[in-house]
Amino acid sequence: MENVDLIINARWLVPVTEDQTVLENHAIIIKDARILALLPQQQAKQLYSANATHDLNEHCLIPGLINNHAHTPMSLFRGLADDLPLMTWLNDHIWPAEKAFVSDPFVETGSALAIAEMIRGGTTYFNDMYFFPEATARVVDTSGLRASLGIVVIEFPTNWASSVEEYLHKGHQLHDHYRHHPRINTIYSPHAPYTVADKTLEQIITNAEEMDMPISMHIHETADEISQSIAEFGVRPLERLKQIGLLSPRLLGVHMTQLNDQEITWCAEAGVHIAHCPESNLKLASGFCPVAELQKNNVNVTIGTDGAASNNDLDMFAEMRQTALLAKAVAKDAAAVPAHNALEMATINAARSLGLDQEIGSLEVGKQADIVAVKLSDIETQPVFDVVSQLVYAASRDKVTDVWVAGKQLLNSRQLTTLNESKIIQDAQQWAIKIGSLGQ
Ligand SMILES: CSC[C@H]1O[C@@H](n2cnc3c(O)ncnc32)[C@H](O)[C@@H]1O
Ligand SMILES: [Zn+2]
Repeated sequence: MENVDLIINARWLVPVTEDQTVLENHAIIIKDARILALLPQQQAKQLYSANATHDLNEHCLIPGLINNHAHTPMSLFRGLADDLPLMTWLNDHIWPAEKAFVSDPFVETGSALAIAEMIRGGTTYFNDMYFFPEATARVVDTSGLRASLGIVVIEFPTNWASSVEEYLHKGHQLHDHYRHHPRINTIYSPHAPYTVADKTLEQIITNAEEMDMPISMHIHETADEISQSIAEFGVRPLERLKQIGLLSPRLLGVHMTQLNDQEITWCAEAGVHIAHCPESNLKLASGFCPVAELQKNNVNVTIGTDGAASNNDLDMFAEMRQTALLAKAVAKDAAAVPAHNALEMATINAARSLGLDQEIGSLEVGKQADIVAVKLSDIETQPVFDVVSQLVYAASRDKVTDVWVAGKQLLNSRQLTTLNESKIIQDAQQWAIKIGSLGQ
């Protein structure tokens, strides 16, 4: 009998593989942070002994969810400026608030608040774009979560950096510092076509190719962005980015609500990935990403929350449901984005977009043990005819009971194991007093 670190017995297990299998009464065996085996519980009992065993016989196990676009420290601005369109929200509220408050301690507290929220909602990886990423990195390190942290660039001075050179220099310092970290990656994150110049984008493309890194950018978020680009450059943003050479499998285009047929073809031909942010797009009335049309053209579409100031939560269960529902309305097709597809978008598709699909994004032998347990025996999720349908259309994040990353338990019966919940709430409330007092 082989001794392993952990055995989790579960009523259902959805590995998120191409065959769309759902396993019943199986065990997942974990050793040295990875999945060693998936097999029927009876067989597992005969073959393995474990240092710890969990019996989750009312639960479904899924791969950890990947939030593929976030600004985690903005959790401290949750509810600060609601019901506004993007550019009013940014110019008149968010950028002034960032100028007044964003600092290393702000980012540390905001990241902790966001990471605690994400763990409690079954997210095990997030792709972040924000200032002072070294403060976010410290929280990622102590929390046990995984993340891609942005090497952010925006063509105006902020509290974080005052020139393109300084943004890149600080981002590269972050990259060097964490290059061997098992759970922290970096990603070039130029803000948007309307805030980053051609020359800077060309430099980022060269760097990303040399360092074999992905690039994430807000693109075609609103109709105003398109008309502004036509007025300034004579072309729509995506055509400008195509001319610069940005369209490639390295690129993760965030939002992409304004896409014509020609642009969908360009994305497909270049292998561009997309981070769809349904709730942020709805709240800012930005537009609708043509998810079903993109998928028909074999474009890889993933899901993100955006920041908590434009959402106003970091709830990947809600985003999966919105993705499935909105896609049907936009495509006028009830068969668009069925439940398993929404779950793929929040897991394996996102892993693929970041070049991490050999490591995370599904529950398969050899992959990292990033696992989420969802309780399906409560009133709200009964009866269970189709477990994946239940996860996407009926369950919510508060049904997440346990979360493991690299085999380490970060949530145990809804209790955080690596973060101090009451301190995070206290710190966030202290920041709210400061932020609120400026607004009065
Ligand atoms: C360069 S750090 C990130 C920068 O982006 C701002 N931001 C947050 N949400 C959005 C969005 O939906 N579109 C564009 N920009 C956004 C954030 O406030 C930071 O300044
Ligand atoms: Zn964003």
